[in-house]
This record gives sequence, C-alpha cells and structure tokens, in this order.
Amino acid sequence: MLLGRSAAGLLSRLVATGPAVGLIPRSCFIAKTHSRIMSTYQSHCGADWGHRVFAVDASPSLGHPEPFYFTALHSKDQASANCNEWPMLAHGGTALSVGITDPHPVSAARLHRALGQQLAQVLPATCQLLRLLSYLPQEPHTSLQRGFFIWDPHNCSSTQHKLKHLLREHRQHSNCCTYTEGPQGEIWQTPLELGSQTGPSRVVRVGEPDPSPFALNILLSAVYYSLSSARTVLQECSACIPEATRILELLDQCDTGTKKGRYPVIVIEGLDATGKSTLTESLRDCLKATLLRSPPDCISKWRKTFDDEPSLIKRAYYAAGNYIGACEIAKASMDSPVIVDRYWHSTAAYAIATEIGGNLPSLPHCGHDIYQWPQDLLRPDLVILLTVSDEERMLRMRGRGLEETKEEKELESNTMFRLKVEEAYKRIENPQCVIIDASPPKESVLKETLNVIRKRCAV
Ligand SMILES: Nc1ncnc2c1ncn2[C@@H]1O[C@H](COP(=O)(O)OP(=O)(O)O)[C@@H](O)[C@H]1O
Ligand SMILES: Nc1ccn([C@@H]2O[C@H](COP(=O)(O)OP(=O)(O)O)[C@@H](O)[C@H]2O)c(=O)n1
Repeated sequence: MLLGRSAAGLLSRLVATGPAVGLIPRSCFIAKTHSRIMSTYQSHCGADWGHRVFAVDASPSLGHPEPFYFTALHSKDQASANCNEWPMLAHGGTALSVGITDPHPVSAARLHRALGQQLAQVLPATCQLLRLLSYLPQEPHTSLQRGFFIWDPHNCSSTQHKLKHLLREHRQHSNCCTYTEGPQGEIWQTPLELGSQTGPSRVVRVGEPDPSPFALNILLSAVYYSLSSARTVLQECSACIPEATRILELLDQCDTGTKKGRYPVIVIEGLDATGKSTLTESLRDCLKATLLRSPPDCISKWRKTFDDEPSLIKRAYYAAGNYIGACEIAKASMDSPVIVDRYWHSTAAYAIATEIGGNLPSLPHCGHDIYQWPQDLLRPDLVILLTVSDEERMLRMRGRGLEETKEEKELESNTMFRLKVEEAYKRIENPQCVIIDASPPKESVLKETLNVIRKRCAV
C-alpha cells in the first residue's frame, strides 16, 4: 500500500512510464479514504514544494496532448532530462506555477476558482493557463493540492508582477514558482516570493506517477463515494451557502439506508438530448411505473446556485441529490416499477470527464476505483445508456429549442469531452450500463428498451 512506501522507492516508480495501476485496495474503499481526507486534510505549504510531484494538464495546442509530470531532481539517474522535454519551454518563455495551500477543502476550492477567474482576466492573452495538481509522494492522500500552471511565451516581466500583485492578498494560502531554462537546457524551479529562504531547485520530467494525481483528485474531491463525504462538504459550505443547510435537513429526514422494494428500478442514462425524457415518459406509461428524476424535485430549485459553485461543492449537491433520490426510489419501488432519469452514472461520468485532461487514453483504466459504485447508495436493477451520433444529438438539441446548459455547450464544442463522458459511463461498474442505440425513431427505441427490460427484470 502506497502510504507505507519509502519516497525513494516511489520515486523510482515515478520515472517509469505507462498507465498508473490503482494502488488503493478495493477493500479499504474510497469512502474511507475520502472521509479521512476531509477530516485530516493538512496544510502542506511553504518549502515542501521541493518534494512534490507535479501534474500539468494536457494541452494539445502547446504540443503535449497528454498531461505531463515533473518533480525536483533527486537522483543522478534523472539528470539527463533536458529542456526539450518541456514542450512549452522548448519554445522559449517562462512557466509559472501557483499552488493553493489553504487547508480547508471548501475555501481552497473557492480560492482556486476565484484565482482562476482573476488569472484569466489579468494575464496577457498570449499566456496559457493550465490546471496543475501536486502531491507529496510519501503521503499523496493527505497532501494533494490544486493550482495553475502558466506558460508565458514572451516572458513578460509584467506577468510576474501581476501574479505577485494578485497573490499578495492570498499569500497565506498560496505559493508560486517560476520555471526557467538554465545554460545546459536544464529547468530550474524558483519560488516567486521575495525574500524566500528557499533557493532554486532543478526539476525533471517523470512518467505518470502512481497513483495518478488526476485519479486521486477524483477519488478525494471530484466524486463522492459515500454520503458522509458529501455531507462533510455541505456542512463546511453551509455558512456561505444557506441552501446547503436545507439540503442537509432534507438528508436528515430521509432514511438513506432503506432497501428497495420488490419492483425493479431502471435508470435511463445518456448525454443531453439522447432521448432520456422521451423514453422515460413512455416507459412510465407502458410499465405503469413511477418516474423519478435526479436531482429530485425537492432540491432542483437550488440547482443553479450549486451549478455556479466550484466542482467540489457542485458535485456534493448532485451526490446529495442521488441519496435523497434513493429514498424516493426505495419507497416507490414497494408499489410499482421505478424509472429514473439520470442517477449516479451521470454524477460520476461528467465529473470524471471534466477532471481528466487530455484525450481518451488519459482516462484511468477499466476497473479503476474511480468507476466503482458507492457502497452506501441504493443500486438499481438495470441501467440503460442511450447513445446517438453527434450529428443526430445536435439536431435533437436544436429541435428541442431549450436553453443550453454550460455543459451542453461544452459538449457541443468539445468532441473529446463528449467521448470521455460516454466512455466513463461505459466503464462504471456494479451495475454496468446496457447500451442502446437511440438513433432509430422513438417507437423503435422504446420497443428495444422494453425487450431489454423484460429480459433482465421481472416486469
Ligand atoms: N428516437 C428519437 N428520434 C428522434 N427524435 C427524438 C428521439 N427521442 C427523442 N427525440 C427528440 O429529441 C429531443 C431531445 O429528447 P429528450 O427526450 O428531451 O432528451 P434528453 O432528456 O436526453 O435531454 C426532443 O425534441 C425529442 O422529441
Ligand atoms: N444525478 C445527476 C444528474 C445530473 N447531474 C449533472 O447535471 C447535468 C445534466 O443535467 P441536464 O439538466 O442537462 O440533464 P437533462 O436535461 O439531459 O436531463 C450533468 O452534466 C451532470 O453534471 C449529475 O451530476 N448527477
């Protein structure tokens, strides 16, 4: 298990390339890890940056279609690395990193988002702003930090000046380093703070670390694998978001441990405009079923509030929605079959696709812990994933004439994101989706779905 490993042992594995292998044993499942993180999250600020492993999000336009990773030089073996392995510095310019060191997850997430917005405003348009994650190899689960990696192709003195100015008021909860090329093409990482006691360190690129910082970020903060972890975040943000308290009250009123009744529970999943609403309404009529949606009606009025929050908070809302929805599902399934329009698969698949940068191969491998169903969430009997071609989906979206959500716009503009959402849907396990091609006319899709339901469920 990783936590007990020596840093030296881990570092030798860091330089090995290839996909990360899930290190967290299934038995000590994610839920436990997550609640531990939320309660023991520590501040790893100041001088520890010299020992961190950093992950920079992919940027095809800058010549690295996959994320890249680096760490301070710890052994002579790594010394052969040179500037050309840093795709952006190979073009000249400077890179900078900003790390958020706030020890409280909610305020750290809000600071991260606020800084991201401010950086996008104040930095010259030529600068590239990428996501950055880092952790200490000896304790990845308690040291994960989010931040930004900035590439300034023109090495403007004003960029550093603006950054210093911006970070001044967040000095306590952030750190900043510059990355420059040395005379032999080597890369030096230097803290930006004036008067810093720490000198420059030489940094080198390494292979994908294990665990992958991106997968770890999903396990620890982007997807909730237990009700308690979602509750903790909602409690933490209730002081600034009153609606969080209302959701906690609703959760208190639910018996989230209720088992489902004797009738089958069938979830319909798919990207926007694949025909979920159309199909779920027809299924309700055909099967004399109860139709429920996630997030449930009782909290949907607060959806906009949470959609505008950083993903840590937004996803806690959707996670809570699934648990509240589970109570409704359990109750309804005592009297009739239940059809559910979106559930856990949506919550996890969109979060995974958003948090994993790069192309489809960057998604953690099938069977990874990020694709596991939360142990304490009611499991449906069947999950059906509707798929249609991009072209058909766009036609349907336009035909529907509804306002596009932010994510719909993202889907429209970003094919890779769509492919990742769909692939994440397919990789989620226990239960896994049954895929139905939803391109044919509505009646045919209904017929095909009824066939699948009758084969797999007692209706
Ligand atoms: N099988 C189908 N063939 C053609 N159009 C469809 C089909 N299913 C749904 N539609 C249309 O596509 C649009 C989006 O469907 P909808 O059920 O609202 O999707 P979702 O709930 O997945 O966002 C609607 O205008 C609907 O009438
Ligand atoms: N159970 C759910 C339902 C929706 N969601 C989120 O809500 C978004 C889809 O909502 P939507 O209103 O566009 O869905 P439909 O209009 O297609 O039903 C997804 O992008 C998810 O981020 C979720 O996370 N969990």
